[in-house]
Order: sequence, then structure tokens, then C-alpha cells
Amino acid sequence: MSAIPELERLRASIDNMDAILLHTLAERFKLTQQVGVLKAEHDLPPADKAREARQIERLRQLSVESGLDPAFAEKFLNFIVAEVIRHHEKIREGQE
Ligand SMILES: C=C(O[C@@H]1C=C(C(=O)O)C=C[C@H]1O)C(=O)O
Repeated sequence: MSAIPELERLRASIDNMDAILLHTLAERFKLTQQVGVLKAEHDLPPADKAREARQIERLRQLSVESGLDPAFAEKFLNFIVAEVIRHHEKIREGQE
């Protein structure tokens, strides 16, 4: 039996999941952009390390519960947050 139909079925679901991830990320960035504007208006610093530490702790816990590598979850969050902070700095400088 050919593996192709099963491979195509799995890849179609993977494509759907990728779309969900991307749309979810886009909605998250809409929210963080609003936080960036609020911070710039009130002269608050772009990064909040205490908040990030709480998010990492929470996501590490959720990862264990859902069978995901907690180290990966932490790296993934850090990657996204770094991009968010880059945007916040730009908003602060009036470039966004
Ligand atoms: C969005 C915020 O700004 C930064 C980005 C965060 C994020 O992307 O979740 C979290 C903390 C901050 O370093 C915030 O302070 O809530």
C-alpha cells in the first residue's frame, strides 16, 4: 500500500495547524502592539522581566501537562517576546 494518501492527509492537517498558529500569533501581536502604545504613552519600559518570568513558569508547566518539551516552550516564548520588545522600542521612538 502506498504511503502517499496518508502522508497527504497528515500534511493537510499540518497545514491547517500552521494557519492556526499564524493567525493566533497575528492576534497576539495586535494585543502586544496595544500594550506597546500604552507603555509609550505612560513612559513605561518596553520589557518587563518579572512578567516574562511568570509567563515562562506558566508555559513550562503547561508544556509538561501537554507532553511538550518545556525548554522548547521557553525558547519559543523568548523568541516571540524579543520581537515584541523590538516593536515596543520602535513605538517608543515614534517609528511605528
Ligand atoms: C506585552 C508586554 O511587553 C513585553 C512583552 C511580553 C509578551 O510578549 O508577552 C511580556 C512582557 C514584556 O517584556 C507586557 O508587558 O505585557
